[in-house]
Amino acid sequence: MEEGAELVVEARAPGKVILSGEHAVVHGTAAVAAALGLYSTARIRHRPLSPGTEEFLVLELPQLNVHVSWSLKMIEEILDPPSLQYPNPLVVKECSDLDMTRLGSFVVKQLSWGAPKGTVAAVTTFLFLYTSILGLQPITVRVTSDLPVGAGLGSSAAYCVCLAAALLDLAATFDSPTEAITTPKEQGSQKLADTGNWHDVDEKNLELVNKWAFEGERIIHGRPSGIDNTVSSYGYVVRFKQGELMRLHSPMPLRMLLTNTNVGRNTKALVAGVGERALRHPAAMAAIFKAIDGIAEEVVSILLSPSNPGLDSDDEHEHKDEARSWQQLPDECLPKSDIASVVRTKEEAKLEELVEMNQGLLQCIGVSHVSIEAICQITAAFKLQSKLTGAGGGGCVLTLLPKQMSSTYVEVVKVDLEGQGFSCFEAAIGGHGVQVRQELNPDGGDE
Ligand SMILES: Nc1ncnc2c1ncn2[C@@H]1O[C@H](COP(=O)(O)OP(=O)(O)O)[C@@H](O)[C@H]1O
Ligand SMILES: C[C@@](O)(CCOP(=O)(O)O)CC(=O)O
Ligand SMILES: [Mg+2]
Repeated sequence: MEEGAELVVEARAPGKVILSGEHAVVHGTAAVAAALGLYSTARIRHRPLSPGTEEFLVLELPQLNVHVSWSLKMIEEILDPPSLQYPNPLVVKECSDLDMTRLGSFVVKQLSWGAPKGTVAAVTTFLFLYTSILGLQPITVRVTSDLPVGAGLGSSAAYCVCLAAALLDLAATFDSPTEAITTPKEQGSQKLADTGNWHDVDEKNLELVNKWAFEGERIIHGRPSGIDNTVSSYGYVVRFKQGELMRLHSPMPLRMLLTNTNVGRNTKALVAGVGERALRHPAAMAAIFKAIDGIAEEVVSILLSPSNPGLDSDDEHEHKDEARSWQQLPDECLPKSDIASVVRTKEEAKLEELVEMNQGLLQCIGVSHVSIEAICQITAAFKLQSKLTGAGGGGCVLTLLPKQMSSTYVEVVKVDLEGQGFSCFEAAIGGHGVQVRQELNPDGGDE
């Protein structure tokens, strides 16, 4: 790379929804999750400097109000020199307790007094991935996200996956033993368009990205199952059990409404709380985990059922009638029962029942919240089933929407939920996983 030129590497990784099996999956049972069409993006800029110029590492995390800049000399002095001198992107290592303490106390001193634990964890995770994958290189890193942070949609995993992928792609450019994970070099000079030039990551490198991201999740979560980083890396819909991934090529279109309780919570504390309850009541909790496992496995078989998707022709007529009658009614006359009677396929009805059961069991293990229960009650009045997704304790709730439910009806449900102060959104479900792109600016960047 010529002096003065700037290389920009970007990676984006999706958030996720867990359809079934959160928390229990940490204890070895099956869970089903799908990628969400909302992304976290890591953008790394690297510009070689003339010899003798002081080099810096800059980290910007605008969602956490973090903007820090360190001279590389300072990082080299404070952190463990041997591991910094020999970063190896191909050998995934754990962040040892010693490294965690060393990095953590460095970060606490660097951030403003009283920085939240989540902010300390995010910066510590970054420094671990940076030093282990890339070593001391002068770069500017900025991570942005469409995802709400700490709301159960896997922002922590998306953060780790996009960082790991961008660092690995850059490491490959620095003549390391890795191959560039996606981006053909000759395409490096193309201008990054907001929507274009993204490359999928090949299978071998996906595994590497996923393993590094898992080590990052361990710093943020304490005891992650690995489902979030796996679905963020691989995308689509997955069944996950004891570290094993099964991709589900489901013919069933998944449609759901997501509602944010806007109640903040922290996955690490919730996972630890479930672990403690399991220690206090081992037999009862094991039975609940087993029941959740059964639910997740049934969800898998419904999603894979060949009789999916669709309605027979009578059902379609019924749907058209429903839409027509709604056109004729003024808003205030739309009875809840009209929405409740929207037709479902057999599979949809089964999934709804499983969602209801899963939510009941999540309440039993202590991760529901009054705001979550309120959402479940509001949607139940429309005969729609909801459950928390992710760690619970607040965060987001998913509501299954029958395929035949008109968007006008969905708006009616949203009005009730938003009237109680919740925020609703629909997002694409089951899209691609992590992607990478590069750009070379021969005259340097202008940022
Ligand atoms: N865009 C981001 N920038 C910086 N840190 C992030 C970002 N997204 C997630 N994180 C990290 O993940 C933590 C939230 O993770 P978690 O409690 O697991 O909730 P969730 O994964 O459901 O959003 C944050 O406190 C922070 O450490
Ligand atoms: C509760 C859990 O099952 C999912 C946590 O998801 P999130 O961080 O709340 O998005 C934990 C895990 O599987 O690692
Ligand atoms: Mg998380």
